[in-house]
Amino acid sequence: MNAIKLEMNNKQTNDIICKSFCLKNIWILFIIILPLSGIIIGFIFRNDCPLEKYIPLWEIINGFITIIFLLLIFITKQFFHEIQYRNWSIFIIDQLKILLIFFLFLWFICGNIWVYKYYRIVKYDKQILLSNKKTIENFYCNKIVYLYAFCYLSRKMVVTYVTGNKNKLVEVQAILADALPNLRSQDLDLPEYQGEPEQITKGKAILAAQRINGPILVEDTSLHFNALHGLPGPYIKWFLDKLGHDGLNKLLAAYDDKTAYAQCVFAFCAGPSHQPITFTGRCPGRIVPARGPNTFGWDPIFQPDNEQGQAGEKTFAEMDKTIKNQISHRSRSLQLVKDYFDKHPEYVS
Ligand SMILES: O=c1nc[nH]c2c1ncn2[C@H]1C[C@H](O)[C@@H](COP(=O)(O)OP(=O)(O)OP(=O)(O)O)O1
Ligand SMILES: [Mg+2]
Repeated sequence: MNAIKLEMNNKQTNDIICKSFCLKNIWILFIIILPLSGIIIGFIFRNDCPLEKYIPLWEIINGFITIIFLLLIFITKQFFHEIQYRNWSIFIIDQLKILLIFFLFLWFICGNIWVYKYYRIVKYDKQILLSNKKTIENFYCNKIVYLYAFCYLSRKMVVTYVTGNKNKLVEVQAILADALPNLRSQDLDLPEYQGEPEQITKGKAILAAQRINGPILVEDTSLHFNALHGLPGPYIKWFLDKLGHDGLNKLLAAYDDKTAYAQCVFAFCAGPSHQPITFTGRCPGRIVPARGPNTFGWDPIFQPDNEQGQAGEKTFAEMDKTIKNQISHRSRSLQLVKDYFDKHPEYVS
């Protein structure tokens, strides 16, 4: 009787251990599905992509190596965590993993070349091309094969910073260099909307995401004079263009209060069907007669406050660029953008 009870207890414990082991490791199944489907698709349609016959081969090899790599991670996690780290098998597995990463990296580059080379000309409909064998070889690839490879390679999305202003671009690249190394830029002529800065930037973001058809960053910069209740604000571009530095100073001639703040609203939009998210950064200061090189917008007439909130010494134009990039309206709003990307690593490959 006791023996039967003991056996049942053992069986129950085994069941529980097995269940928790299975649940704990179910992630491996989900991760393996993607490369596994690559092997299956590549194998089934191995002769169905005359446009680039290496694409099915790429999928098969990529699938195999990725699965081996994942299994090695799984094995080290599951079975080797208690063994001393000088153990030879761990050492060999680690070396193997490095080798596989290296291979996958090179293979990824090959895949990009083979797939993106044709993305403008690829045709999926064999029937239309059938009349001419040469056209099939030049244009046809099975839709599943091509789109699988295309989507697999494009999983990590590249963010495009859309602006028509080169000076802004230089600053954004300097500030975001380590946080978003794969930031691309594009010069698009976006409309200058009217309204509150946030709404203006959101409008720009929606349009840019539609035109780029992918994740984008845009920004709108405004300069607000406190004596004028925040004007010119987002219309500073036109005021600067028509009045110049001197004219902007004259706008405040009738007021004692020369204080102002520079504001930058960044918007990130993950794609055409997404809502933009905004990040606002401000830098307080005052409007002064122009000092320093006239290379970027209203930099010579804006003198940012120091840390104590009192008048600083230099205008943005007189400052070293690295100092401006530490305290500016742009760097403050980009700090919020960085925090956002820290939480969304899928945009930072
Ligand atoms: O840090 C800055 N320091 C000095 N001047 C600046 C700064 N940042 C923008 N600016 C100028 C450029 C433009 O005259 C206006 C903002 O207009 P804003 O629409 O945001 O820029 P934009 O039309 O030149 O480029 P975009 O294609 O990104 O809209 O303030
Ligand atoms: Mg603009």
